[in-house]
Amino acid sequence: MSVVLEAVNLTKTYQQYTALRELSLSIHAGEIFCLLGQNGAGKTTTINLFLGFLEASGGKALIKGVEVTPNSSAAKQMIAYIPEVVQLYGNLSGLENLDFFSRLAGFTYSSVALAAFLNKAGLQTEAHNKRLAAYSKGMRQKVGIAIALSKNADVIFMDEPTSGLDPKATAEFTAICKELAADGKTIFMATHDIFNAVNVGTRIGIMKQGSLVHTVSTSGISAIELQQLYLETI
Ligand SMILES: Nc1ncnc2c1ncn2[C@@H]1O[C@H](COP(=O)(O)OP(=O)(O)OP(=O)(O)O)[C@@H](O)[C@H]1O
Repeated sequence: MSVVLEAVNLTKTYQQYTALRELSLSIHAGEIFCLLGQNGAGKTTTINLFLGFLEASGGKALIKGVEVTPNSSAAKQMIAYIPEVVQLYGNLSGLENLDFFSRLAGFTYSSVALAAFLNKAGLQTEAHNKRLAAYSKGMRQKVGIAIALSKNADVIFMDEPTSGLDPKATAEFTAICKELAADGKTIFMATHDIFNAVNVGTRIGIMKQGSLVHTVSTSGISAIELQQLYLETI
């Protein structure tokens, strides 16, 4: 399988402080990589470097072999980002938000095609034309996923995607992520949710103080074992 995301000695420093220290990592198409670590471990910094929101102090981040820099539109076209709280227009419907944001990214779709993206992201048809202000966090997240799909992003970055989701919404989210990965999308998420990480992830990384200390496959580890490893690491 092809490498989609790569970090090579990726480093971010703020004056004397090292937020990310020489991260080297390769992630393949169809993987769901979950990054765990305490507050301040460097998870968001890693995502922000891949997104080109931050400039690396050393090393590089690559998307499908294209180096990410704050000005690299070629790399940015291949990725989408779903923040912890998806920022959408409350007075527009899910369908209208999707139409607006996909146009902003340069894509124009028919309403049938827009509805298909929302369905693929798991948003029930009866919600498509309701105002966003009435959506739950899980529903907003589904619009975020639909936007990522409409942009034809190969890689979807997510920050704390299950925080604040109830168990049913978390289960729906997990199922959607697995479907996207089966379609060849690559997902990279920062999370504190060890149990969901084992459930949804193909591989887990554990960070401590800016360093990636462990990467483990979820096929050989239970949630209890991962929790044990996490607690021993941090
Ligand atoms: N602009 C900045 N200037 C100085 N230090 C910063 C800056 N941005 C982040 N940091 C520091 O870098 C470290 C890593 O932060 P980061 O947000 O990546 O952690 P995190 O693992 O995502 O934490 P959380 O789980 O709380 O989201 C933290 O100690 C943070 O205070």
